[in-house]
Amino acid sequence: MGDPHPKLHATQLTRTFGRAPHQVDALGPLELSVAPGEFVCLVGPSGCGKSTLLRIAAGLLRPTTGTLEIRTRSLRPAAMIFQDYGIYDWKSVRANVRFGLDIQRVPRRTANARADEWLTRMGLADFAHAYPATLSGGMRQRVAIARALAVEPELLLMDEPFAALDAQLRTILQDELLDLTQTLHTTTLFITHSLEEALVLGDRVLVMSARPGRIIAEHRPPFPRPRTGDIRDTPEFTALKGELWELLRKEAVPA
Ligand SMILES: Nc1ncnc2c1ncn2[C@@H]1O[C@H](COP(=O)(O)OP(=O)(O)OP(=O)(O)O)[C@@H](O)[C@H]1O
Repeated sequence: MGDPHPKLHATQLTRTFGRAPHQVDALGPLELSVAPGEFVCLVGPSGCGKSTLLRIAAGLLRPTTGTLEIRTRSLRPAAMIFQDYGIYDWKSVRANVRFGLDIQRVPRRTANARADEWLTRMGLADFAHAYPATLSGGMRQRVAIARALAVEPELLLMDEPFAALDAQLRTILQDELLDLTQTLHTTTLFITHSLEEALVLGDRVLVMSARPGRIIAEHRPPFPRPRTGDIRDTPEFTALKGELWELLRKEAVPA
């Protein structure tokens, strides 16, 4: 907070769905700033409006009141990664990774080269010509990450990207994402149900209240960067996880 030029800035943001008497107050009022290069994780009870916030940030949904501004300097402002991968089954792996570059009208040869670079980085070089249906869940999610990062977005929006994966794969992809974002300094807003994931990845962890979601706590995990997944084994990590869990539990099961 307090950055004079945040990459993302939301003020008095609210979103309701439907009309009275069936109106659902899904979100806010909510204030949020994400500084350039910052990795912010949002955790909160189910249905508190996390996806709604991310969809507003991605321009897929309008706020009911308030504003959410994204300040970018290029034509490739934001990329979004969902938990269900969002990749196209009828396109080859390479064409999926190239997708955003094609939209930006990057010349084919350059786009193929950049896609191949990302496939190599994500351990998928041998699968460039395969179709997503033949890949495992973890590989499909790597394709989605490669596709989002290939456009070098100024802002990466991730909605529970690893939720559908088993625990081991999830840990591996968390570590890969940690490595990538620390190298690229991509500004990231990341939604998760997993406190562990939030503490490993985040510069800041924001805890949301039950619906309508507001930010009720902010933690800065005290683990210096560059960090690795080994911080999971430290006593500080366990203590902070316990502290945040207490907060979340109160929200998930209101007194
Ligand atoms: N298009 C919609 N129409 C009506 N209600 C909606 C719509 N989208 C979301 N909601 C409601 O808004 C609330 C917030 O939903 P949202 O999906 O943002 O929560 P969430 O925190 O992402 O949930 P989860 O953690 O379970 O994925 C929920 O009560 C949901 O039912």
